[in-house]
Amino acid sequence: MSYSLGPNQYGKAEVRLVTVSRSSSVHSLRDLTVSTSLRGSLAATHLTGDNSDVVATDTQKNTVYAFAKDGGVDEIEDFALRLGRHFVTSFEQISGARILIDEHSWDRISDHAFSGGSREVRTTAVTVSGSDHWVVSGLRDLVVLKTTGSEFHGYPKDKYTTLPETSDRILATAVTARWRYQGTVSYTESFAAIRSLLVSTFAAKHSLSLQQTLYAMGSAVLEARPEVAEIRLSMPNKHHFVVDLSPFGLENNNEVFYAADRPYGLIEGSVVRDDAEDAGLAWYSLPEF
Ligand SMILES: O=c1[nH]c(=O)c2[nH]c(=O)[nH]c2[nH]1
Repeated sequence: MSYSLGPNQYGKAEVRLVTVSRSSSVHSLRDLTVSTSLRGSLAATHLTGDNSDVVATDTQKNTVYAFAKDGGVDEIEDFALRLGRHFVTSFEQISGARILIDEHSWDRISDHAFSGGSREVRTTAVTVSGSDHWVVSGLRDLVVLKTTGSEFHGYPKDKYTTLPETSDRILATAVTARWRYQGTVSYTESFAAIRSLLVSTFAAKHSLSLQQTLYAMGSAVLEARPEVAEIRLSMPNKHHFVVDLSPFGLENNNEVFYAADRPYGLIEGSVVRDDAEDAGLAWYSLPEF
């Protein structure tokens, strides 16, 4: 039998990092989950257990904490780039790094007290390869719902079809979006603008399918934001079924719903700028969506 070591990477997953900035009496809080992953000439440890090229995952974790203190965390994209470049430039055997950061939000109660924000998470995935880099940012669990302006009909019917057609239904989803940046970007400003476009397009677009809404949301981002080369959206259809109240002699005029948590439809798609800069490595180690 013949075989050899295939692609491999290693790092510290889910380093929980909380920073408090006390430079004024109004403290600011950042809550991040950082994952590092390194690639390079790492065959020896796999084949013989020779660790002379292995930057320990414990060292990677410590570097995350040290960089948070020394230089601070401002934009998560810049923090990720700083970490990625550090590993690639400081260690000859390391040729590539991927740094993933999730930012968890907190709402301010007072100068130095906070309450748990929504489940929504801001994300970035930075890939450094030699002197190249790619930044893929996004969000997860952006929950949106509209109570009208959504229809679904015209689909094929076979002997297994029971779904009634509707011209007025609740449309609800928890958006996961990832977009690839190109050029120079003001990350926080761009994130806020893209998030706002996603939300406002969801609300404004009269929907004949969640697929149509997804495409409208992605298109709105590409039309308004030249720094976005492509966007991928994953949107569960969080079904709200009209409850049959007739056994109780009651009419239900689209007012009482059963919010099913599973199964759910899962609608996924991307919108890609025709003249986008080459994606290169940007997506290659991300899941398809
Ligand atoms: O917007 C929708 N798209 C579908 O593909 C689908 N399928 C389904 O059962 N309901 C819906 N809704």
